[in-house]
Amino acid sequence: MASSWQSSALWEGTNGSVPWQGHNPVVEWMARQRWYASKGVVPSLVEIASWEVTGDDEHHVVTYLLLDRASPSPVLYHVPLSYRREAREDEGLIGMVDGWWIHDASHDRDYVASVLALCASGGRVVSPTSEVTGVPNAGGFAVDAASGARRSRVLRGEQSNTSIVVEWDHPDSTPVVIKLFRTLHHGRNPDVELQGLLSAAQSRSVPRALGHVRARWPDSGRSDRVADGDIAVAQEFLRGVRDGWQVGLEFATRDESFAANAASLGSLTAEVHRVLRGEAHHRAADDNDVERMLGEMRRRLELALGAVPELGERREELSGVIDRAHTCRWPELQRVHGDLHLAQVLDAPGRGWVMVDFEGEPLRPMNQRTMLDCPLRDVAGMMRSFDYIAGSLEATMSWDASAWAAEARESFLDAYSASSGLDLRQHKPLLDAFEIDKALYEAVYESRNRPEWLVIPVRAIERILG
Ligand SMILES: Nc1ncnc2c1ncn2[C@@H]1O[C@H](COP(=O)(O)OP(=O)(O)O)[C@@H](O)[C@H]1O
Ligand SMILES: O=P(O)(O)O[C@H]1O[C@H](CO)[C@@H](O[C@H]2O[C@H](CO)[C@@H](O)[C@H](O)[C@H]2O)[C@H](O)[C@H]1O
Repeated sequence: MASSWQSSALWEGTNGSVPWQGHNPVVEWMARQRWYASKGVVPSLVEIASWEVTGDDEHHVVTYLLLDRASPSPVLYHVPLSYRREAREDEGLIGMVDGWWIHDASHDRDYVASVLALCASGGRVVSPTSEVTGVPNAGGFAVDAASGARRSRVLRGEQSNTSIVVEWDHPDSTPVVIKLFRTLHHGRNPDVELQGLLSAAQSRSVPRALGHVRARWPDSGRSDRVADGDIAVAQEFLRGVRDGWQVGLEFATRDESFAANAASLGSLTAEVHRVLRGEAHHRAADDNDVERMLGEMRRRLELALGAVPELGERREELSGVIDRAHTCRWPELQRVHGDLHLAQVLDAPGRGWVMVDFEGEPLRPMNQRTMLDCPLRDVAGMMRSFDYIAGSLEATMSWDASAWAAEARESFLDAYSASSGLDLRQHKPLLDAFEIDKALYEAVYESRNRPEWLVIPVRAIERILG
């Protein structure tokens, strides 16, 4: 929406505004972001909603919800921008339009303060196109959001979203990490929902939840023409953590056994599953559930065959692994992590392993990610991740860490079975199907995001098929 201080609309708007005709730096910047899903195309944006977060003569912060029509199925992006009269190189500078320097607002102190206040204390922001509500987490922890003494920084690294760490001057105050969901969907985001359930149950397996922000925006595809979804979440930031990928890689390159850590991760996964069974619905899998999940696996197989034609030669064998899962005994269905891998577990000093990022696989439709699921999906995710360490060492250093990975896998399976009471050895064919399914997902993911790593899941598929 073009407001009085901003004479040109940056994109096509619902109010018929004429978009900026010149070079649009925001579009180019978006196309380069890791969170931009349609790699290699120019975003074609329509503004669905916007609200002004803060503003004065020299500085405005506006959050935009932008629908990108450049991909086969449109994606709605969450894009907060700050406008300044002066450029600030260290504040996510994007470029200039119409006399205003535009920045990525995740680097903007006032923007971060407003999101933090919504998560910590609640509140509502209403605009002609949206309604935004802060929801503090009952039983979480408290921060003094009004205190101005804080620093914030955007986390670097490969992320599907954008995380901002807020630190306080007082050493006893709990630092916070705010995650801005970049791709928005109607309905609860499982990261908010599951992390909130675990945190409310006082589980030590996840960081404590502070709160979240949800929004309502126009959606012409829905019968009530309104969508309602989560746009940000905040939790305690654990200082000095190292993620399981970094730790595992170091152990593997030293050829040091990872068995004890893998056993702890098996117990952690069983514990998270146990709490989620207690806090959310669970039930026996019926024929419809099995058909639905196998149908999803077959669709993912087709997608992978399209993205990675070299897998075509193994089509029959891949289908066979999925078909065999039909006759297996399935464990009870429940809510699960959904994209469990070594970068989603953090080794926190004095606390041990904790699990983060319950959003599920970014390439999987959101309605599937919020359904009851099979706990073997998470087990298969970790199996693949130990194997990924070996695969990456093989690909980059021609180093054979297959025995290292095999020991870690066995150790994880034993500990999970012992802690959960679910004997995974009895479920081998079903676990094989989930592992193949995950490797096919990875092949699509790598072909889109890291083509140089495509070899890792492809070689793994060859190995699993024998
Ligand atoms: N509570 C936390 N404390 C410390 N670091 C965290 C915390 N949550 C996330 N991180 C770090 O941020 C990274 C990205 O977070 P994640 O939730 O996985 O984001 P995304 O959904 O964008 O992948 C994690 O791998 C971890 O290194
Ligand atoms: O962005 P997310 O963390 O939600 O997950 C996606 O990206 C992951 C890579 O960053 C990808 O994980 C794959 O690579 C990992 C090593 O970088 C490896 O540990 C995982 O086992 C492997 O699946 C994940 O699949 C994808 O959803």
